Amino acid sequence: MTNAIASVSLSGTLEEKIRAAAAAGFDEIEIFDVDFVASPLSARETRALITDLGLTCSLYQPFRDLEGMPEPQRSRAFARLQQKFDVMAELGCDRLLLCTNCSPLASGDRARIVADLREAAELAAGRGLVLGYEALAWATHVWDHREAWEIVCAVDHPGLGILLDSFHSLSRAIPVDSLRAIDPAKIVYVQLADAPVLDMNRLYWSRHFRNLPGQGGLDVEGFVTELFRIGYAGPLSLEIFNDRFRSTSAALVARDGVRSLDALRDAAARNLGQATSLPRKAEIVGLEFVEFAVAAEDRIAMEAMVAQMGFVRIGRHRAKQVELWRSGMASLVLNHEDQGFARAYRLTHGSALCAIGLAVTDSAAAIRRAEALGGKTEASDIPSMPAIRGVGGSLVYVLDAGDADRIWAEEFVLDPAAAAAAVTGPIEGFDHLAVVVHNDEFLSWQLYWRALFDVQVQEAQDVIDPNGLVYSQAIQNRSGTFRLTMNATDARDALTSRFLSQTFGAGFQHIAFHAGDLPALARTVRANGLECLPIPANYHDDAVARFGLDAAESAALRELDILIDEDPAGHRYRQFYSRAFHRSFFFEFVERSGYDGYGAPNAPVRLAAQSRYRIDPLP
Ligand SMILES: O=C(O)c1ccc(O)c(O)c1
Ligand SMILES: [Mg+2]
Repeated sequence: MTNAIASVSLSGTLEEKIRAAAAAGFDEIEIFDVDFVASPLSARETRALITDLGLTCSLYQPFRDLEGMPEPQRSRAFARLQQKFDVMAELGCDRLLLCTNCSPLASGDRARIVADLREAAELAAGRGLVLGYEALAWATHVWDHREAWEIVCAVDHPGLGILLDSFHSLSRAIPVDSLRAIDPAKIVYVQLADAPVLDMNRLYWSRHFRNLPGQGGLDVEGFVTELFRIGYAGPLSLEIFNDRFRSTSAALVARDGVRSLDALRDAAARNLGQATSLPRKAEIVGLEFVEFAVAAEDRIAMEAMVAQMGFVRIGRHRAKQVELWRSGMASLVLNHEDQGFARAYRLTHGSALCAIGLAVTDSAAAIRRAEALGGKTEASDIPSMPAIRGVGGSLVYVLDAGDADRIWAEEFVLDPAAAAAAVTGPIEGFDHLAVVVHNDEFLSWQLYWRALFDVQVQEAQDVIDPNGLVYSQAIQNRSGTFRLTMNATDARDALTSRFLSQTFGAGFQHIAFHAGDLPALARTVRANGLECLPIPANYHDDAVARFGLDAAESAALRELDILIDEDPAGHRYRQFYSRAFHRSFFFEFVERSGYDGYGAPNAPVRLAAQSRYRIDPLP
């Protein structure tokens, strides 16, 4: 059982790719032909570098357009093959990936294909090498691993086996149980890639959009489960052609690659009831609290804002400048400490949401899993809560469900009258969190949530900001008691990117609270003086017609700047927003009944409203 990565998956020179793979802890590397051909390192020097770093070179790839060619291309292909065998001998690599022929000149005649592959297998075996025949999803004739397997069986030579690649099989929607027909001893190698589910030309999809298992929508877990079922115990190798990976940090992609493979092995083993060394994915029961690092100069304004929302201070930390505020089930920790984590966070980001507290079913196991999958754990300002590093250096505290009250009582001096009043506060609880990340880290943070926690993703949405397109991905637990939207953009001037630059890095941009009667909540917080985001009349004129609103409801939405959405089953979502605190984070208030989304059709209206408050830099 070894973890491998193809050099094509990482940015940089061949040497940088090899170093990044070794540093991340891979056992093996596949050398991509073009990476080697373009490298100034000889095969011997490359081999020395690989072995010095504790890696092995497990595959050379790809070799193209061999079988079924007419002359003179056929002879040329066999000459090329011999030259690659020479390179492999010097590299110390004994497996060559031979992909199925994509040339328009290729013959589909099965007997010709089998004869050519037998000749190539004989040559390979003569040099102690083996060929792995990989069906490319866009090949001229052989684009299905089932057909590649038939051909490998027909060739029946120790110098040829099958090479499986999850992308080619899953992009062709070939049932994963077809892998059960394959003899694991004849599997030369396994390459894995996930991808977003897109309807496009397969070659383009494959060369630009592949991503790590756990970052896309293909059933890579089912694919590996079937391989384990038939007893395959060889290398699993990441072969990720991705435009972003080519330009982002090789160290980040390599580290995520190890996390992705380890989580995938764990999931596949669990599916078969096999032993696995990782604790299971942490089950999130709900969002227990969020913590703000508040600068001294922002303290009065911050306390005023949370009080306007109906929060009451229910406790003060026994030893620290930390307060606990609550409304309904939503707890806010306001951290004013001038040392420790929250201070460091606000020095970098300004007053900001610096941590979230998740109630999980087994916090100790959650921490062990995070550590085993490369997560960093941290000491927090609240001593009895262990924490995992999250976006922008924020913390994700994990605590056992039902344990929060004990921790609050131990560490805080609580005010029982205030706590009793908070129970009936106008905000009833948390609905969701919205986080903004750098576009280059969007997939990385998605993998973080999906590998460490038992969560699902919704289909990604494109959201229109007046200054650019924003990608938004919802991540939530099965019961909907934990919900997060992750947002990123390449547009330099969209609100999302302005948030990133103004707050120096990724972070939580807004919190949504829920209430059972949104107009009542809106009236309360307005009466308390909370400034809300104005929504234009054009929006409400459209909404009245779109949703067939009666006069009373229409008047309430207009008066209270409420936005509305409805799912196909008629479940409604209503939402309104606060103005931003010091041009940074803001609050959303929602009411949902059976509706599972986040009001995506309204997001352009909200972003346009927010952008009217932007202050343009001086010319
Ligand atoms: O896109 C390609 O050509 C290509 C090459 C080698 C592979 O292993 C593969 O899966 C795709
Ligand atoms: Mg491949």
